[in-house]
Amino acid sequence: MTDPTPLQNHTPMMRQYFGLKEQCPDALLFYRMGDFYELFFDDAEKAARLLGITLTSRGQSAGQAIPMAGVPVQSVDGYLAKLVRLGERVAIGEQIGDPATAKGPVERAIVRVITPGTIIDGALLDAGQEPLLLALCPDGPRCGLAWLDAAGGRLMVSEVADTAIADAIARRPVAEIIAPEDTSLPVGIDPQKLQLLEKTGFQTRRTEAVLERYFGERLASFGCNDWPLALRAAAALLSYAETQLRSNLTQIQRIHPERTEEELYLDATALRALEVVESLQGNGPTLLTLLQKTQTAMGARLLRRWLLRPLRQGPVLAARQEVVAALTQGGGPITIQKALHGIADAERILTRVALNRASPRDLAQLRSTLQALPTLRTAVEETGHPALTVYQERIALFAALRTLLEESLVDAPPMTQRDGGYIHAGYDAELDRLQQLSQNLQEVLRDLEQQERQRTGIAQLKIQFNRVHGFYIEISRSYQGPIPDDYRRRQTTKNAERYINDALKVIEDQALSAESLALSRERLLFMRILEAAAPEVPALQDAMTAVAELDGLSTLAERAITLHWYAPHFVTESLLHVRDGRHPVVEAQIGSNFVPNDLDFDKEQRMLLITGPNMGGKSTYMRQTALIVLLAHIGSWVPAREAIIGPIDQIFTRIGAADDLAGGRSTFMVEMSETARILHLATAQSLVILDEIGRGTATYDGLSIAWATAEALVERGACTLFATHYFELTELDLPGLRNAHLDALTQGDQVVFLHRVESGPATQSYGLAVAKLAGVPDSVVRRARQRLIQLEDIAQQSVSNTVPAQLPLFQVAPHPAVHRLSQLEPDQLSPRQALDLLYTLKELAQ
Ligand SMILES: Nc1ncnc2c1ncn2[C@@H]1O[C@H](COP(=O)(O)OP(=O)(O)OP(=O)(O)O)[C@@H](O)[C@H]1O
Repeated sequence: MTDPTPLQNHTPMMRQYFGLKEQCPDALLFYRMGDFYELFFDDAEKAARLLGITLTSRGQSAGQAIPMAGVPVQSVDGYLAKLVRLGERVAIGEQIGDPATAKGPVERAIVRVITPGTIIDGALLDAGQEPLLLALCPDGPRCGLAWLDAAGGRLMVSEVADTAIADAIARRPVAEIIAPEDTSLPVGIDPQKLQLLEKTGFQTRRTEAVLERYFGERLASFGCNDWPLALRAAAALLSYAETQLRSNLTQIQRIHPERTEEELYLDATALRALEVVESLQGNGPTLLTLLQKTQTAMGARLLRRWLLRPLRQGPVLAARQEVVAALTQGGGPITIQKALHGIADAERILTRVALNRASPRDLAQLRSTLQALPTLRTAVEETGHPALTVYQERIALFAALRTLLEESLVDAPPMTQRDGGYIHAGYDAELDRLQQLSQNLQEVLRDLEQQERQRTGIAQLKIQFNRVHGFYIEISRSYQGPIPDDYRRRQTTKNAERYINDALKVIEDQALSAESLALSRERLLFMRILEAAAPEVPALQDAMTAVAELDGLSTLAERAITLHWYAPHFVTESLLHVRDGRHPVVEAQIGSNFVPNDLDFDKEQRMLLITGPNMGGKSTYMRQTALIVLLAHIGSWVPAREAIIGPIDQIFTRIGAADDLAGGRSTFMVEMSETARILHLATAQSLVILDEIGRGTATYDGLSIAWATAEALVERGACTLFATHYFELTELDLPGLRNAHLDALTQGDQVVFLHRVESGPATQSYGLAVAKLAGVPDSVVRRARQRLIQLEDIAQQSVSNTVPAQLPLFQVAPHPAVHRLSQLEPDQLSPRQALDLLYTLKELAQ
């Protein structure tokens, strides 16, 4: 705040406001006033700036005008969504008292605080995203981590070395982080996301009580008792989320431990470089967009989670593979995918049911989900495949709840409970009676109008009502006669006088109270439906997990069929064989022009040193290998006619150059830190992709670093794909290293890329041809060619003048004029072409 004036000088309402504001000093307080949420003082100024709403002022309190900005209650969701996206926290201060009976301001309370990591409202969440709340519990060299997907009802934990915290944070879409007060975040993590909390919330005594309350005896069965720090983080996370949501998190039923030894680990750098879920260009295609043919939002998010956390060989992966294989047979995925239509984002709806925050529309969507389940179960049954039997069992039908929802709710209920109209006629006799009363009103009014006309003899008399002025008897000014004694004036308009009498007042009271009684009756019935649904939530959550899996797996089967992918084979020997491998995303862009390539790593052969022209396809080839391996490890089929894959523990990449100016690291520094990380962490079971390392510094430095890195990795035995423009490296003679190159042809001045991986090193560099292709002006390319020849001469001389060179740095292609001569076919040339060529040769020789 904002306002140093002593509290007693303020109006009672402002005093109430300050009381609420004190409870949430770092959130924007939305203070409910009738049909608006108002913000005051600094909050008003900030909201006006962030939301583009008008900043006004409200009367005076303590002799000062109060800055104020407001948003209508009806459209609050859009504003909240925007603020939360900007990383703001918003406290909702609702009227909880009855304005009719309140002395002074109506009682208000903060009913919840919406923070970026604790959103559960459908309107504020993007269906495809999962904003997570992360808690860190560091202790010496270890750190416990817990992630909460509040809307999806999932809690995951892990425990890592303190050096791995940054990576653990960066691998997931974390919206908000909490940690004990003296924690400092690793470099590169946005400090705006961090909330530092009192240490006591992370201490064992406090955290044990929370875990006991949530899970009791079941805690031991989750398999994370050996991770005390992770459990402390989980408990701190639950307490924090409870405070924000002002509710127990009944949607959280268990803790999922995430062990790195079970997953094929891709660090944040690899996920980014391989464009798994995000494109380097912002909204370009990714592996996820290629796979995104799921039918439900739950399936879409699950597929994304699978991609972010692929699994090593093991029973879970084998089970997924078996289902995908089963679904690729017969009508397979199409029947399942059709049956998934009509299934809503029930996972999130169930969270709102558990927290008593579901809307009438939420329940209608739950109803259509339950209605779709029998068809889905039949579709699964009809596949007749034993691998799918388990899904028949997991998809329970919840017949009683379905009937309740069918009987109680109208077909298309409104978004909110505010104006009623969501309970089905015939479901509750009392509600029907009350609704009848207010609906019959027109008839009752017509009868009364008739009676009054007869009784008073005033033919122009009309009885009407509107929301503002209530019920009235209107007599036009054209009537000049006497007004009955029992008529009391209510309002004067231009053309008429409006009255009320006792008979009409009775009807008005009955109508208004019938309407409000009907509204409360509807609310009560709705609450009872929610109460009936709540105990089913855990079982419904399990069923929805099964539905999401079926969606994910049938999508993988559909993709396998449509994109002509094949089942990979896992083996226990240390090898990686790929026949006719393709890059799925590049292929989706260029179609059948894509040239498939093979790859062979085995016990003896562990490194492939790849040379070839720029644009030749080196990066594509290396990335496709990583993507094939990744796809295989989520249970998918792969874009390769054959893929035989031994155990792989991690995929590392060092691709391209990107500055990290915000983190204070230059391109070369980023490149070297990534290389250092690989050299520290890669094992004999890792797949390593190195694209041109050492290029960001002086030639000799870079070359030596690349050289030493290659040697170290060969020694380590990691399967390494190493692309380089340093031809000198092709002379490395190490056991396990093989040279390969991407093929290209020159036709005249033009270079044609064949995109085929061939054995042996490249024999030629095409840099100038590619520069020309890219539109570098001819004059500059010509000049570059002259310069190149001079440099090559100098290098050649220095080579012959010195000791036999270990690094024949510039001893490469023949002189361009000689090269050109060696290629020409004199018999094929017309006299005109021969003359042109002579001029070209002369130019090259200069
Ligand atoms: N196997 C292939 N079949 C067809 N087109 C391909 C193939 N591989 C690559 N390409 C095309 O060539 C373009 C360049 O490929 P890529 O980036 O892999 O080349 P590069 O050799 O790594 O180049 P640089 O050395 O400049 O980084 C791709 O964008 C793609 O359009």
